[in-house]
Amino acid sequence: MAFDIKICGLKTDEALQAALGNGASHVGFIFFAKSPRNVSPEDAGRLREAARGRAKAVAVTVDADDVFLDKIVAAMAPDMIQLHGKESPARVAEVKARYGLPVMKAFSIREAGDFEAIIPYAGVADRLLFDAKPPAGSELPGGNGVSFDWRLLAGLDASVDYMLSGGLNAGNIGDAIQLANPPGIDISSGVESAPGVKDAALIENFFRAVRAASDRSAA
Ligand SMILES: O=C(O)c1ccccc1NCC(=O)[C@H](O)[C@H](O)COP(=O)(O)O
Repeated sequence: MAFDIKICGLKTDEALQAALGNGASHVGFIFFAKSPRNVSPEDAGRLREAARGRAKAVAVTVDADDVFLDKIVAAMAPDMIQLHGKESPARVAEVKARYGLPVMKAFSIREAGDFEAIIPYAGVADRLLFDAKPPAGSELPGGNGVSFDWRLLAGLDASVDYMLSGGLNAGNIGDAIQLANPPGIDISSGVESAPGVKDAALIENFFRAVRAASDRSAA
């Protein structure tokens, strides 16, 4: 595949194997107590061992302090840290320097003006992740299964390295690829049978749809 694929919110060996077996480039582990995908650093450490050398293990955190990040990094040695809260550019730089790891900073998108928020992170974050703004009342900054208008990505400088996320699934990934041709895609609830419950068949279907869309865009 010409782009990266991150399966996020993994909690079980079965789901991890489905992601790896289908060719995920990144596997994400959520450290956020309110999420149905929350895992302990110890469980993530055990799971990430199976991914070593096959996919990058991403630790997903929300405004985590150094004490919690120290614990996560010690327990699972992630390949990348995803900051999915309101972390400032200075905090992103601090996290990068403290752990010597690449950082992916998430941004909530609803309208074109939301992309202005990325400007101060240029040269600081290693990669960006564009997710939809959470619906009113949601306690989760991500993993809400809602999309933003992918046509907004057309206005983005081609040099911006990002992952597209938010409400992707086997039914809409073809349109997303056709409209945005993103350098990476990220999915969580679209491959779940219930909140936090990954489904191996849905993961496989998703990869099948991605491959079909890639073949169409290459033709
Ligand atoms: O997925 C969560 O529960 C979550 C909780 C707190 C912060 C981030 C979270 N997810 C981050 C991701 O990278 C998700 O894959 C992304 O938001 C897309 O989710 P979905 O719309 O369900 O595909």
